[in-house]
Amino acid sequence: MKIGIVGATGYGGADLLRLLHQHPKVNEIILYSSSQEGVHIHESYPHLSTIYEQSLNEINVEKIAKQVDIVFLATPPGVSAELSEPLVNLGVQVIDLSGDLRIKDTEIYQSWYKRESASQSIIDQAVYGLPEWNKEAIEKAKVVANPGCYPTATLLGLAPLIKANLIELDSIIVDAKSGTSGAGRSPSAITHFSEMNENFKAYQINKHKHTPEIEQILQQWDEGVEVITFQPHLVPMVRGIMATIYAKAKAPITESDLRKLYEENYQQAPFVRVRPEGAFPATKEVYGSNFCDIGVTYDKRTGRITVVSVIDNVVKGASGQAIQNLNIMNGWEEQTGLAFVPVYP
Ligand SMILES: NC(=O)C1=CN([C@@H]2O[C@H](COP(=O)(O)OP(=O)(O)OC[C@H]3O[C@@H](n4cnc5c(N)ncnc54)[C@H](OP(=O)(O)O)[C@@H]3O)[C@@H](O)[C@H]2O)C=CC1
Ligand SMILES: CC(=O)N[C@@H](CCC(=O)OP(=O)(O)O)C(=O)O
Repeated sequence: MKIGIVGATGYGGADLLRLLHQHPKVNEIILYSSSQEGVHIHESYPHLSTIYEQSLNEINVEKIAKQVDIVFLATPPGVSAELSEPLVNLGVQVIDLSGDLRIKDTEIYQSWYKRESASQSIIDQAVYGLPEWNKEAIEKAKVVANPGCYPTATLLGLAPLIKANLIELDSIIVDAKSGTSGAGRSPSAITHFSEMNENFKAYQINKHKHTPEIEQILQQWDEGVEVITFQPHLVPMVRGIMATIYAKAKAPITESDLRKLYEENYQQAPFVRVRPEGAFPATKEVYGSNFCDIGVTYDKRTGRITVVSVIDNVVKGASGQAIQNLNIMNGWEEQTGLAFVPVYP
C-alpha cells in the first residue's frame, strides 16, 4: 500500500514515519509539505537519516490522489477541512489527526475552535476512530477522524463506567496532564524551556476544545450526559498524558467488581491494559507505545470512583491510533506494526 503523509515535518507526522517503518503492509511513503517543498525529511529530522531521506512534495490534491491509496493528515485545524473532502471524492482513504472532522455539530465546532468548520457532508462521512469502541464503523470507513489525545485517555477510562450506568452523570471531573509534545513542534510562549521546565501549569480553563469532543462521545453512549468538567495541565515532560477522572458512584461497589468490569470491557482490546487491584499506571509505562493503561478504585468515604488513564500522547493519542485505524480500515490485524514494548526507563 502507498501512504501519503501531509504534515510530515510535525511531531505527529514524524512519529507516523517511525511507526510505519516497521509496518509490513506499507511499501511506499510519500511526504507532503506546505512550507518545505524540496527539502529532504532528514534535514528537518536528523534522527531519520539513512532510513527516510526523501524530499517533501507540494500539496496538490489531484497529484496526491494519483500517487497514494491513503493519506494521513497530520496538520493543524483548518487543513483537513479543505483537503479531506476532495481527497475522499478522488477515492483516497483519509485519516485525519486534527480535530476538524470529530465534532458533528458545526456550530459547536465553530464556537470551541473559533474557526469555520469543514463541510457537513465530509463531517457526516467521518467515523470517530476510537477502535476499542467503534471498530465496526471504522472497518467500513473511507474517512476517519482520529480522536484527540486527551479524549483518547479520558474516553477509554470512562467508557466502562458509563456503559454500565454506574456513575452520576453530572459528577464527572477529568483532571488531565500532558507533556509538551502535545503542542506540536513550533515553539510557543508556554512550551519553551524556561517557561515549562520546573513548572506545572493549568491552561485553557473551561475553554479547551477537547471538552465538546469528550461530551459528544459520552452522549452517544448515554444520552443522559450533559456536560463535564475537563481541565488540562502542562507538565515538564515531553511525551505522556495522564487523565485522572473522578465521578460519584450511584451505589457502593467492591474493588474486585470494579476491576472485573474493566477487564471484561477490554478483554478484546489489545492496547488497553487494566492494572491489578490497588495499582495505578504512570506515563513512563506506556512511553513510545500504543498502550492505554488504566487503574481504577472506589473510595468508600466519599462514594467516588477514581480512574487513572495514561497514554503516550503522540502514539495512542495520534500516530499509533491512526495506524490502528489504518489496519482496521484495511481488514488487517489491529496490532500490525504496533506490537512493540514501551521504552523504559
Ligand atoms: N502532538 C500530539 O501529541 C498530538 C497532535 N494531534 C493533532 O495532530 C495534528 C498535528 O500535530 P503535530 O504534529 O503535533 O503538530 P506540528 O505543529 O508539530 O506539525 C503540524 C504540521 O502541519 C503542517 N502545516 C502547517 N500549516 C499547514 C497548512 N496550512 N497546510 C498544510 N500543512 C500545514 C506543518 O508542516 P509543513 O510546514 O511542512 O507543511 C507542520 O509541520 C494537529 O491537528 C494536532 O492537534 C492530535 C493528538 C496528539
Ligand atoms: C500540551 C498541548 O498543548 N496539547 C494540545 C493537544 C493537541 C491536540 O490533540 O489537539 P487536536 O484536538 O487538534 O488533535 C492542546 O491542548 O491543544
